[in-house]
Amino acid sequence: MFISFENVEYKYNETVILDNFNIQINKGEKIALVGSSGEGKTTIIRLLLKFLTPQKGRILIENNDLKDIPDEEWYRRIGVLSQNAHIFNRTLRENLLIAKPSATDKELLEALERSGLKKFLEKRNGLETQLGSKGVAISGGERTRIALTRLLLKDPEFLILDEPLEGVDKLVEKEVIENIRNFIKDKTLLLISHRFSILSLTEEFAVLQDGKIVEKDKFHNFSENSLLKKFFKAENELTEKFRRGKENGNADKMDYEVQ
Ligand SMILES: Nc1ncnc2c1ncn2[C@@H]1O[C@H](COP(=O)(O)OP(=O)(O)OP(=O)(O)O)[C@@H](O)[C@H]1O
Repeated sequence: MFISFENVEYKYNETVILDNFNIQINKGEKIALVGSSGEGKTTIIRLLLKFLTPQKGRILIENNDLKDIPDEEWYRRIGVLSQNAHIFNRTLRENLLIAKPSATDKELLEALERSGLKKFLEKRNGLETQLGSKGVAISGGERTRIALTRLLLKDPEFLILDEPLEGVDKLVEKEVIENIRNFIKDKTLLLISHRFSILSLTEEFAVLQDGKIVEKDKFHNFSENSLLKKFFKAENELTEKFRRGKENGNADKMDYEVQ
């Protein structure tokens, strides 16, 4: 067992978010965590990052309590891709070297390409591109992909991908997914996403509801009445509604409805 949450409770003030929460992730396992907004997915990530500590229960990493693992060691082993990666007021090169100070330009460029940033490099000033508030404005999707480049360079054994395709456009989505697929082969992965395309990266799904994992299995074992399938159907219907809206020229209205 690589990671094990044992009867973890977490509450913000008096509001219980995780209640006797249990999940086990084996080494090399890739698992998607699915749940409605506000169910506590980000809270689980914050606990794994040691930003929060369980009020009850414990989190074990290979039988050691996470709270006893030195921060320096744990932050070397874990890598997180989220939408709010920090971009420093430095060049692109410097923004990447924090993930791997010894990386050569060739390695940086390769990792950037694998993250779908080839066009960005060509349009801008390559590795010399100045980022942050003093530099060029970057989009949300570019920020996510810079974070992905850092992750590829850092190469940690345990990965958390939190909506990794946020802002990544459809033109490069497939390529980015394939690169992530190659990258995660020998890693342990916790994935949080609403996009179906990326959920194909995992076999195992866990559904979070009311502070607990209520369903956990391989995708093909879920029944049509399962929460997971219902969740997928609801997402599908929204996507379909949105597509039809666009075809009928009601894109703006449908955009609004989808949100
Ligand atoms: N610092 C905080 N103080 C009080 N309540 C909080 C705090 N952070 C989160 N919450 C609440 O805890 C619940 C779980 O939040 P969390 O961010 O973990 O959900 P989530 O599943 O990640 O949601 P989403 O899918 O929308 O990102 C929510 O109801 C949220 O409002």
